[in-house]
Amino acid sequence: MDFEALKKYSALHPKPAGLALQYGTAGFRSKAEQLDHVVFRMGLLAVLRSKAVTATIGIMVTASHNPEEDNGVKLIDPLGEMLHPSWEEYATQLANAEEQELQKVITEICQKAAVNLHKDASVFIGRDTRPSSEKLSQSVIDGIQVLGGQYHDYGLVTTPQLHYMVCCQNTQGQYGKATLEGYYEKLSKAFMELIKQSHCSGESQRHLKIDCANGIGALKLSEMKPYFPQEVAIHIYNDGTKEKLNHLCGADFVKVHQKPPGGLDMKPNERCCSFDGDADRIVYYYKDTAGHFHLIDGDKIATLISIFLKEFLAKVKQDFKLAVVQTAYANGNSTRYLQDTLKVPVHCVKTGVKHLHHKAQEFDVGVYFEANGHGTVLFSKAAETKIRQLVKEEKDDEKREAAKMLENMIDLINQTVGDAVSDMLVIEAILALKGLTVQQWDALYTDLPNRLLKVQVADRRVIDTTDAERRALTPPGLQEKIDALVKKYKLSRAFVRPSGTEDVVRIYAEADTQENADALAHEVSLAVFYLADEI
Ligand SMILES: CC(=O)N[C@H]1[C@@H](OP(=O)(O)O)O[C@H](CO)[C@@H](O)[C@@H]1O
Ligand SMILES: [Mg+2]
Repeated sequence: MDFEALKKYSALHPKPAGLALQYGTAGFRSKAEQLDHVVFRMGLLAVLRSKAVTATIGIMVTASHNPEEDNGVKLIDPLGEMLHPSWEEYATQLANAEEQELQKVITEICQKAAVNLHKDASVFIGRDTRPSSEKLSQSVIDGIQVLGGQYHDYGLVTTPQLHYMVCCQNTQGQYGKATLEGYYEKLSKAFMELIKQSHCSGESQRHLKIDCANGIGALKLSEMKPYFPQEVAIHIYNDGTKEKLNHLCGADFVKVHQKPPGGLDMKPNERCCSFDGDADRIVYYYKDTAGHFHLIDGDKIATLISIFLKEFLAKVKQDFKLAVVQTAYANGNSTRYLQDTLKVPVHCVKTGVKHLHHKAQEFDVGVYFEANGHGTVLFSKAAETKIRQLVKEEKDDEKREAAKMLENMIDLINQTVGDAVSDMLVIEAILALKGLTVQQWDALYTDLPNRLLKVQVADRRVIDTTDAERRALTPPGLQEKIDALVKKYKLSRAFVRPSGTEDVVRIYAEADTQENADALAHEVSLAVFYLADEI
């Protein structure tokens, strides 16, 4: 390793003194001007990771749903998964190393992770539409080059597109072609195969209004449009030409505020959806004739997909194990509906896609969604192989047709990570195939009224949790207080946890009425405020 060159280049990307950041729920996130040294060093780390696993690694510059002034960076592992947790720690150490320690920290990582520096390294880079992203991705390239890695810069792509590219590359094309064209072709072909079999898509059923959060989703959807036949009537709003990224729009805004985004005029009963800033999340919604807003979040998306998969998995008669993975933020009524009505097992894990993804890998078919709309479906290798084999060899028509349906679903779903574009197509296909309107989908169950709040405390790390974040271990007395508050209301539940992406503590509450959910969330936030700051 050329430590002289490293020293020289690192000096061009200096770390602000005293700044310490952590590789959180979704990589590093901060104000863009604080991140130059971090992205340079993540370029270095991506090279080391690539050498360690002898595969292409991805690196995405984005801060997803955060304000436009923020930015962030996350690494993508060989099969398109999130970076392995053991390396998150290395990422934090490297990002926080003072200039003079850099060489030592890199050497330590190489020793601990048995990195063979003589191996080749290959890194795929992508970025979102933030004004700061282009310069930051140049700094990533500096980091990669100083350690002699090869790179391919995909430029503007959605986060899930980059995950897809990495997976394609490392499976030697088995997952698809590692180009944008390959992505569009794979998804549009599977989608068209699926909707061929739908009988009931009237003119009004085909229209979908999409709020793209003024982000990358708008660009990529426009690029994809020519791949669809004209009947697919997609209308793009908040395309980034007029307003700021994520400002009063996007999936996170709609979910948190439980109201429609700005910039999208919604007529009664029209099916609409919102992507987030890097297009890895999606939520649906509509306004009824009385003007009431109805949110269809990740839980209801998981439910719709599960209904569909359960039906077709039963038809192929293979005894595949289907399960749904949620987090504590899942609406209580979604969990009840899935378990009690649909009879699908549900598992609860910690917040963050990596935890959901990991759990979902345990099943033949694992559906995972965060309530905020980030999720996908994973098929085990064995299940996928069997389904493809049935399509080719099964003599029984009904079974073979069902297998074909599942095979197209497998190809339409981005199994590497939640993907707003792919999820949207999955949902549109299911609605068309089942002849469901957005209202019928919404009516599967009624969400319990809920409220998500955040409070700022001196140090959010004083809150430690257990039981998939549903109970607080510290500060002392907090859980007892929450238990007492929860008892005051019907059908109630509340929990708190430190955010992994913002300097806040998140509070979630649900109860029988909106007033009660609001009151409970407010009371719990006061308890957090007093008890956390007393330490
Ligand atoms: C309540 C909530 O929506 N939390 C989000 C948010 O994480 P926090 O750790 O809560 O800040 O951002 C994550 C990354 O996008 C996402 O995975 C997660 O679901
Ligand atoms: Mg996102």
